[in-house]
Amino acid sequence: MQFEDVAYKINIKQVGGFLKKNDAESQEKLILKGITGIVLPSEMLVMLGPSGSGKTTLLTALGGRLGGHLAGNITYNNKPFSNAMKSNTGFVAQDDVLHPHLTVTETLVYTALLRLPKTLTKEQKSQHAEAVITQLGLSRCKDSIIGGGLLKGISGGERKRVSIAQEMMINPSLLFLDEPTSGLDSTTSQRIVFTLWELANGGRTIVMTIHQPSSRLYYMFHKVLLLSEGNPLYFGKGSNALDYFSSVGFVPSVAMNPADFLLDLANGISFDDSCEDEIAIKQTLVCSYKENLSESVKSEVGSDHNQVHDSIDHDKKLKRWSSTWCQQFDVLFRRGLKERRHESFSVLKIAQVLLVAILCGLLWWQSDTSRHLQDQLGFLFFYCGFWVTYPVFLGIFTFSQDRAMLRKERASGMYHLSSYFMAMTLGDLPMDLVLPTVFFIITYWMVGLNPTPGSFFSGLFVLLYSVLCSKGLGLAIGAVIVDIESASAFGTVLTLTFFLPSGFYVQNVPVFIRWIKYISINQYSYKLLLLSQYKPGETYTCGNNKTCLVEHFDIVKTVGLDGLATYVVAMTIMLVGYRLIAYFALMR
Ligand SMILES: Nc1ncnc2c1ncn2[C@@H]1O[C@H](COP(=O)(O)OP(=O)(O)OP(=O)(O)O)[C@@H](O)[C@H]1O
Repeated sequence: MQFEDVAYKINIKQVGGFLKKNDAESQEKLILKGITGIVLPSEMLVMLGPSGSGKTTLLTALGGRLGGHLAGNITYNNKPFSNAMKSNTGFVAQDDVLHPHLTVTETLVYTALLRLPKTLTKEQKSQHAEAVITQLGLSRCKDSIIGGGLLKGISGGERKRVSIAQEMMINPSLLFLDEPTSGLDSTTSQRIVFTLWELANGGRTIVMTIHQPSSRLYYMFHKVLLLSEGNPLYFGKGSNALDYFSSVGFVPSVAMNPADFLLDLANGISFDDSCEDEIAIKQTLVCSYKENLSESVKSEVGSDHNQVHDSIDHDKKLKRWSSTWCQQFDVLFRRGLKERRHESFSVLKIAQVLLVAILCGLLWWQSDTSRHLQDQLGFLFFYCGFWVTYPVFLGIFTFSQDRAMLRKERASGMYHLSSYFMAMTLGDLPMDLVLPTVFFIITYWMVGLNPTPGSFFSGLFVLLYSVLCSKGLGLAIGAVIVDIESASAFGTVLTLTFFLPSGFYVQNVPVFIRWIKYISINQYSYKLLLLSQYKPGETYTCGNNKTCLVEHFDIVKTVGLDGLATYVVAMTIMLVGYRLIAYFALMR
């Protein structure tokens, strides 16, 4: 891999003072200022530099995962990065994004099933996962769950090794790692770097960032790139770095870890007696690089342009997807069920739904249409409110948990977005449908609603349909609004607004605002529930012992009954439409 004059800038918005006219001014910030280098198979390149020097940005750019204003030339075996290359490149991000409820083996077997070529059988893929578990020393914890947050699982070092193992699964010729040792003790760090060193010796190219390697680690790196505020200060063999800096006048005063010395220099700290300030020292080092190293690095890159290296996978024809859509769907569906089984039927969720069902049953105990019609109308109103609001919030939170995983796996080209979306939608169905069904059965008999099978099943159908519709709305909100707090606030406002046109609050709705009823899932499901319980054309006793038709219930009169077909069509459009919005929002 070669990279020449890589520069990257971003536009940052500067928020101005309280009374300024132009509150938001856009300003350009240069993050990478022309970085050049080359790394060959069997080499391990490490990027060193203080926090904020641009290591992660450069690594992301080299790994083909950085959008925006990227200038310069990055080639892999003389070819630019392509989508097909994703399946031959491993990228281990700084944060480990893993499913907390899966075991180490499950995690890696699912990765193998998704990432290994379709020419291998399931058994061969599982065996490959087992081999990687052994290779990365994870055998001891292979049956333990990953854990995370309050859920106790494997240790931080083991988690990092699982992340590396996921990328190792595809036997990548090029492996990028962002801070693979951060937060780990020195022995574990050493073990991880040693594993990477072995991988490099096996013919792979390893590129990584690291914060503060010990001297033992430092001497394992074949090449070092030192960065300071986006500028290169050194590129070359790690063992030559001290000689280079002493040749430009910077010598460590005491014997010290070379990595510490380089980091001090990148921070503008030198150990000689000169009284230069930090900015001046950094400036001197940047100029020294340009004068002494820049040309030789560029010529090294140039001389390599026409050579195509025989990486271990050179003969492998790169394919965009390693498995078919159906295989991806199958694996994602089974993985989703396993990962979500804990949250789907959690004791808290079941208990709260049962509690509300029993409370409703007691409050509306055996209300009949001859004496308590108004009460029943109120109950149906509550029904819709509860089973519209609850699924909306379940939907909003779905992507807050999955988004990081989706981003990571999609960046590696593991599956189609459509196979994920379908697997997630179908995998969630049991929870989406079972709890409202249980709620409906309990309350239906306790409240004493219309006992005919037709009324029961049509009522249940309406309830489940509106639950699916509301879940779709929640998914759309959660996918469009990334910030979970803003998404929840928006969901609250929207579901409360849905209550307005349901006929309970205002009966004399002006004509020009009557359209609002068409956006409210509540009013659709409410009308359909009414139709499932009371037959149009039949008389019922409502307020002040008057008898009236369903069409004349106060609550219905205000917005009118449009007929069954209208409601079913409208809800179907919402059910599909909201999911399409969510799907396209996730594509961004
Ligand atoms: N989207 C962004 N908006 C604003 N600043 C950004 C953005 N991306 C990167 N930066 C800035 O670019 C600089 C380099 O960031 P980068 O994450 O590459 O540094 P780093 O060397 O990896 O730091 P660390 O070691 O702390 O991870 C930082 O000053 C950071 O604040």
